Amino acid sequence: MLGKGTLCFSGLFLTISCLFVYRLILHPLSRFPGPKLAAATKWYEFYYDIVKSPGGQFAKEIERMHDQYGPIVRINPDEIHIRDPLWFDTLYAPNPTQRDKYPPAARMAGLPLGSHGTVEHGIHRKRRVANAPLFSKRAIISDGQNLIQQHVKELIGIFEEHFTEGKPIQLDTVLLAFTTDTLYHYAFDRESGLMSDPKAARSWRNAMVSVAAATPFIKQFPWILRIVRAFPHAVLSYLLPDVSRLLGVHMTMMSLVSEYIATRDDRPRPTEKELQGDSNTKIGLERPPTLFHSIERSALPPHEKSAVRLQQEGTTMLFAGSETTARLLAHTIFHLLDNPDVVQKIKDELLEVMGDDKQIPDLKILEKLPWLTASVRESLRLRAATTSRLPLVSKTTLAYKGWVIPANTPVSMSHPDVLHNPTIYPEPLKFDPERWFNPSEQANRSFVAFGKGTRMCQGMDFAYAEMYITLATLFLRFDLELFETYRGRDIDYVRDCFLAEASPSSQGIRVKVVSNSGKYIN
Ligand code: HEM
Repeated sequence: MLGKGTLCFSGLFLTISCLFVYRLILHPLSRFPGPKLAAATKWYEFYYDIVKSPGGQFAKEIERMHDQYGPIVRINPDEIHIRDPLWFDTLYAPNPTQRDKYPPAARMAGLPLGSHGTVEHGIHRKRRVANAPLFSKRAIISDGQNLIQQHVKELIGIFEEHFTEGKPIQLDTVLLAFTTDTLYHYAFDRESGLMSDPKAARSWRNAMVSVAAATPFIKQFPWILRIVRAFPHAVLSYLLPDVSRLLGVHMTMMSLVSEYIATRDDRPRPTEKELQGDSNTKIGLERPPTLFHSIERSALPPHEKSAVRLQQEGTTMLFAGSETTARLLAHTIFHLLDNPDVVQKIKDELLEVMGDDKQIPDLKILEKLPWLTASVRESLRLRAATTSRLPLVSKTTLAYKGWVIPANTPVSMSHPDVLHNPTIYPEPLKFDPERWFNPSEQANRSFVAFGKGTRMCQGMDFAYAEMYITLATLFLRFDLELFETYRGRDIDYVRDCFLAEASPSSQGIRVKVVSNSGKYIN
């Protein structure tokens, strides 16, 4: 007689064997190239992202798969990945092409009600439209740049303080405090006060490091966030400090929403004409004071304006818009200091447009400066900030070369495959701003640092404004040098935690102020 244990084990063995046979032989993706083990089980991905040191290694394993199997690969039982820059515009096509986000990818940040976490194409469009008035170029030119300058002045104060004390500046922390303060002010009309509180700034930085560390894990088990939310905060911070810090950010945003709801002005809703931004009506032109007002004034139905929806959109914005730009700024400063001739060219072109004026020029002028523009663009290309593949789902079949990808299959591509393609960008890992002086049409089309299509970055113009104004001011005002910062250890991408992460042994990006001109912005 067989024991119960043996029966259970045999049953399990049979079920798993049937599943493997289905996935490898009968599944609609069974003919696509790729490793059999990856096609059979998602534990393959788990191994590379969680077990293999230093974590977040599946993105690199996908590269290896392409080297072996070609441009189209089945990377797990359900998903196809394509490495071909010429196909990027097909997958990440603009509206009206309909693309849903693959639900496991959408759930990754635990914010399914925020625009970035929205699965369905139609709902995503409406949520984006509701946020748009805050992030329009016009709003950034009229309000954003003054506000950014205001916070850059504070940043100058921090640089001066470090100069006086002869201490290196930890750019990762200081610039994150700067981008968070600025975004808080712009999107929520509140002070987060991180730049004036170094301890709080370090703690926020640690929260971001924790979020990055937790990301590969949450990517594998997105349901974990729902379960841990039920834990008391004290228990959670003891058991899972990284996840607890992440949920702490969600809670802080909920307090902002509660404050907003308690004090909001319950004026009648604007008319349809006003909502559509008619040029003769005020509401369409006015920048809403906060993201919450922007959503409230939109044509979204009432359930889309609930407290939890506002909280999730607000948290999405905070995550999407603070660490990304801070990191980009820090990386650009690194590459510029590593190439002092480019710094000199940026200073020369700035001084030329300024003449006798002692103020940093308007954003519209900065955006026309060739060396500053090329350096920002080159840094964005080289950094390829989003290293995770970005899976979308098409409701109709997709064709790639001779392959027909069945409808509803998650298909992904990865930004570094495009931004570091050696045919489009020769010597792709070299910081070479000059490549943007006379770029090929393909080089321009393949500049996907902010994504493309319907899911493209919504804060791109805000990020550009922060980068232009900050870099111009810092390099005119100060002479800087790198402090114990090395490309291999502190800059290059080693782990994929949605964003590119450097080696765990990195000490961060640090600089010292060598001299302070005391000029330009007082
Ligand atoms: C240099 C800085 C930045 C880079 C490189 C960057 C890059 C990106 C990329 C690649 C995506 C697409 C991600 C995906 O498809 O999953 C994205 C989405 C997004 N970004 Fe950014 N971003 C930056 C700064 C910002 C800023 C400053 C904000 C807000 C103020 C912002 C807000 C967003 C939002 C809301 C989304 C989601 C868009 C959607 O799904 O509709 N980003 N960003």
